[in-house]
Amino acid sequence: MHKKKPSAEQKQQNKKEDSKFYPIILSQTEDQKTTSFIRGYKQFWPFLKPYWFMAVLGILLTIPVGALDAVIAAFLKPFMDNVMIEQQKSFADYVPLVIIGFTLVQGTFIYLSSIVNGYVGGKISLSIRTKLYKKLLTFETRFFDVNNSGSVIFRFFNDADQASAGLIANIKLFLTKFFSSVSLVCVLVYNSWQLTLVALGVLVFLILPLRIVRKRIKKIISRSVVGNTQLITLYNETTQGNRVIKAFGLSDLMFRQFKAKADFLFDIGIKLVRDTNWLSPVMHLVSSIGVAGVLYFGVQLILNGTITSGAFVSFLAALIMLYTPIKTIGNNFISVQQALLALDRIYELLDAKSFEDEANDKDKLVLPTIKDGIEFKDVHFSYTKEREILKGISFKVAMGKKIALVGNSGGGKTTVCSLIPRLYEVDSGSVLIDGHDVRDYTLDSLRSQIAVVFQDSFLFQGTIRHNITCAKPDATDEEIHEALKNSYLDEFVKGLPNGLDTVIGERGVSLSGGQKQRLSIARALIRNAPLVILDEATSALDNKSEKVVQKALDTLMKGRTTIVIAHRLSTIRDADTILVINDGLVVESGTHDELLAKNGVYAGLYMSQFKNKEQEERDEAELKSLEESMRAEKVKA
Ligand SMILES: Nc1ncnc2c1ncn2[C@@H]1O[C@H](COP(=O)(O)OP(=O)(O)OP(=O)(O)O)[C@@H](O)[C@H]1O
Repeated sequence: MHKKKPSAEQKQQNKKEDSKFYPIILSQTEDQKTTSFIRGYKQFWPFLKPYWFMAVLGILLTIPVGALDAVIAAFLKPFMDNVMIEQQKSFADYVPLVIIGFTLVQGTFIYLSSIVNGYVGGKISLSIRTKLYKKLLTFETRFFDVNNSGSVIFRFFNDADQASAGLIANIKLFLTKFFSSVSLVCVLVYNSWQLTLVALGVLVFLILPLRIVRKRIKKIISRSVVGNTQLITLYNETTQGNRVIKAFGLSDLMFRQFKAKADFLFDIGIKLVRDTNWLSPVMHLVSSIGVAGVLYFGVQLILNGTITSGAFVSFLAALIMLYTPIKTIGNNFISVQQALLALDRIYELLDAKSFEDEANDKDKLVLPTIKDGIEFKDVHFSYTKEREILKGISFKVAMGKKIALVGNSGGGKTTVCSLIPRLYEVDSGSVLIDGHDVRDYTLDSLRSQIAVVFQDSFLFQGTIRHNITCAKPDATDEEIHEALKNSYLDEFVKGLPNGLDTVIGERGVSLSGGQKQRLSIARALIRNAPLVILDEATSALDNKSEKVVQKALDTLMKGRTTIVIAHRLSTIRDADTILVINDGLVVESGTHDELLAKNGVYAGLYMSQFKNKEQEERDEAELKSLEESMRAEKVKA
């Protein structure tokens, strides 16, 4: 059965609905617009504008570079007529000198123009890259959920250079060739307008091949972008997941995945060559037809005395010079098309909407400090349109109180916490702080009031000091040591040869799981924020360290509003309110004692953990006594 195609209006509507869920998906390339030179250069202009003076200088320098080509061709006419035919020896002496002189001047201009163009190109690339990185920082969390690291790295790293280098090189090439072509055409017309018509007439045959290639290139390049991003993601996974790869013996699997992706890219590369590189031989053919036509008609014109032999040779030399860039136009055309597509992709990113855009922060309230507390009012939320995660969550946290979120795995506890610093926007309902919706506050002021210890305790490449001070750049060494002491890391750091300045590797790879978690607690401590969110902050710790860190967390929580997600219920018995969140709903709430008395979901959870613990302790005791009796038996024997 045939599926009915959606109408344009329907598509627009779907796009609108989708844009809430997927701000922008980098691997979707089928919607790319056509590459038009005019639109491309219009898009390029804002980046070029600040450097227009240098760009014009670069252009002025290219005029003589191009025009000097014609001088050599033009000199052939007097040379042929005066030296070869009239046998004037004196003329022959200075012509070679003049040609060398011109070439020296041309070389100097080429050098100067490359310096100027290199500067302009570099500056433009820098400003595109800076703008893109600023934009990347404003993308909301959802953007990073739906785009893999490869697409982000490829699009943000590669496209700036490709667009600026391709378009600058193209402008330079175009202008040099343009001025050289104009002057060469002058030489052609000067020598014979009839032959000029023949020589230029054949160029109309170039239009169709160029059009065909332009269409094909667009499709192939879009697929190659996707292939490249997949490969970069694989490289990322290979470095970041190298322990899992080794421990699970996944090298073969990874290699097969790599091979498939690399082969795909190879096939695309070959397809690009196959589908576009026929342009060069076609250009050769067209130019040969031009030369053949000129030779054929030129002889007639010489024979009937319309032009001299000198004029004919000069014409032929100018024509060959004019045709040379046309023969290589295929390669330039491909690189320009790539640059135009890269520019399209850049604009797609720059134009993408994000609620974190600074511009949206105008007219917003500044949250100086949280005074009253937080309230969730009938909050609904979904990551994808297929599944609602929070189905109407409501609760209140008064200032200075500790609230614990417990419940089934995947029930939505982390999601609830992500909505407070506005990592995501609610679908409906509201998250209020001091009576105002979090959307009414500037993001900076809102987030400065919150310290979060995430489940995965992400650490930056760099030193221990850097990982702490990133939360408070003006922190003194004393404050840093205080934070380390309170997170029970001070002894460990003191024992390191470089102390605070020890480099901990990417994602803190040289630290143990517990040390990573304690370092992220130290980072939260130094922030000294009135609201603390602890998303299973002690999950990577053993029983003993957990107790130690729990004490540190108690200091951190004192006098602050705290939201704690915990699986080990023993750690949150003292919470002012415990919310049991199952499948996106608050199914129970109250203090530990109230909930136990209720004998509901929480009581069930608690008892099962308690029983498990008791059982564990009993098993351990039994094992110990067994070991002891075996030892005693051995001694007896
Ligand atoms: N970025 C995301 N994109 C899509 N779905 C997500 C995303 N993050 C979480 N989910 C889904 O949302 C649901 C709630 O996840 P959440 O992390 O909030 O649960 P949780 O209660 O904190 O679980 P746990 O106790 O296991 O950490 C899960 O079903 C999860 O699959």
